[in-house]
Amino acid sequence: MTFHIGARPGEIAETVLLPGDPYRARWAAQTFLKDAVLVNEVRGMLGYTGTWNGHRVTIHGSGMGMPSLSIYANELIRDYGAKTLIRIGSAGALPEHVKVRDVILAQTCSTVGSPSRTILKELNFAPCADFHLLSKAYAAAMARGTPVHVGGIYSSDTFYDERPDLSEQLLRHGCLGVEMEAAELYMVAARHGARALAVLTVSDHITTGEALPADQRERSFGAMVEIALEAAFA
Ligand SMILES: O=P(O)(O)O[C@H]1O[C@H](CO)[C@@H](O)[C@H]1O
Ligand SMILES: O=c1cc[nH]c(=O)[nH]1
Repeated sequence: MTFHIGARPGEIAETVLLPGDPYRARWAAQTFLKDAVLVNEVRGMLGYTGTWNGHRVTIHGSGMGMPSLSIYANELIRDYGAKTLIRIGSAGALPEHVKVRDVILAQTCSTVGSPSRTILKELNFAPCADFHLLSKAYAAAMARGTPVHVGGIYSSDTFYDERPDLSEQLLRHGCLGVEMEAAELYMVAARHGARALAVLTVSDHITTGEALPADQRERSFGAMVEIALEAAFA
């Protein structure tokens, strides 16, 4: 047990999928894993371990925002030995060619700040995805025929952003979408020698204003879960 995870030693798999929403963790575990068992519910942050195609997998909520994800990623890697961590999250799209329900594979993540900035100080470290996971996820998405985009995203500290100028600059620089956790996941994983990737489904469009309702954000993002699982074990 750790401060925030009640699982016993051995109950967390080496491969962990991390949705922000603990109910998405429950839905994904019940939908995609065999023999899924609840291994954590401290603070309502649900985590399940089961198998997918014979491989042990944990699906565990990360909460919203980089400080929350940082807690879970640190404990999963350092205390439970997680080696492959794949965020399965929702994101807002920026360019018009990226559509609602498309999948974004985050090759790099820009930030204004993150918990890891306190360690990196003046260094503008460039958080990037594990290349093997990224290339396998891309191949899995192409094989399924899922519309997929690979490139830079922005990991924000604010959902209710009041900086339209920032969105303009991100768009100008080819940024595909906005979410709130991937950069810190990449930095924590890099620090501890683990592999990380963020597979994101576009839940809303920052430029056009289109948006999916909450129940669909919780339960309808199956393609990204399967892409993440296929990438993890390819
Ligand atoms: O759907 P999840 O994985 O939580 O991801 C996105 O949704 C939340 C904001 O609504 C933030 O956590 C953001 O990163
Ligand atoms: O962080 C997020 C997630 C989904 N949509 C957004 O606009 N921002």
